[in-house]
Amino acid sequence: MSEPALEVTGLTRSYPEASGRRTVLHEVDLTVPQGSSVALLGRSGCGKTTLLKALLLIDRPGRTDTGTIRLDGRVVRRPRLGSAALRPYRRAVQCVPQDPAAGLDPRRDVLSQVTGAMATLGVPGARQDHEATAVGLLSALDLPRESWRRRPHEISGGQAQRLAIARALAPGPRYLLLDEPVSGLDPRRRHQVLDLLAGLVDDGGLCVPDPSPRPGVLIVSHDLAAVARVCDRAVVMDGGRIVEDVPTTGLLESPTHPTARALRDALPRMPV
Ligand SMILES: Nc1ncnc2c1ncn2[C@@H]1O[C@H](COP(=O)(O)OP(=O)(O)OP(=O)(O)O)[C@@H](O)[C@H]1O
Repeated sequence: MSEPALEVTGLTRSYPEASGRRTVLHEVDLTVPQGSSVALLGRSGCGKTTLLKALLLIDRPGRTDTGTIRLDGRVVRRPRLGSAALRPYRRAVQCVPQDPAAGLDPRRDVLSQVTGAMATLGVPGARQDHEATAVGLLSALDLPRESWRRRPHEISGGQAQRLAIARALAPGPRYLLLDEPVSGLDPRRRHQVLDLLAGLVDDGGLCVPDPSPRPGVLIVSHDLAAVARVCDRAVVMDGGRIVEDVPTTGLLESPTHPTARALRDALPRMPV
């Protein structure tokens, strides 16, 4: 049996435009093995978020769109009716969106954003168990206790970002997809979140329940310096195609595609 992984093969996606449909993903193949950490890099508009949306089954493929998504070797089929059928997939594959505040429920406070996500997804355990998990994650992500009863509009953008990470980790996902997870953070928070993600990748830190298998992590970013700390593999996209898929060290030392070279060359140079 092949190792557990989240994978897409032959993924094509297009959007309608005045003269027909514009294809933004061309026959994309990508595998994220459980326990691995993959950076998805590329210029703005190259199709990274579109790929993420397809993996999350939140896009609406057109009739000509193609591709297969597999979760741990099994082909994922979109259920026709209701979101309940998607629950097992949602529990297994969680996401931290690019705009974390947009994914939060404006009526719920910080603590119940996390417990509510667990209840909605049918995570086993009583309310107190869910609360204990939420408290553990919020504390580990450095969200101060006085913020736990606030609603999303009463916390800062950085706090919303960390809350979104806690909420995504609470159901104990086997795969975690993060869209630009540190772009809105100040340098100190940025280091903190990158350290947390590195801990998640290295030793399963913050995994719920603990101990549990390390999740597969896919981080979408423009920023090679940030993801190089966390990810052992780097996938570079250009114009809706994957143009490089190498160990991160390979991308830092000898990028081959011009887009990959541009990412490497944009890194700040340390004076000798
Ligand atoms: N709903 C949509 N309708 C039409 N075109 C879209 C839609 N969503 C995205 N696109 C187009 O698809 C292309 C890929 O967009 P996508 O958001 O995947 O890029 P990205 O690599 O994530 O960019 P960024 O790094 O700026 O977030 C872009 O040209 C974008 O304009």
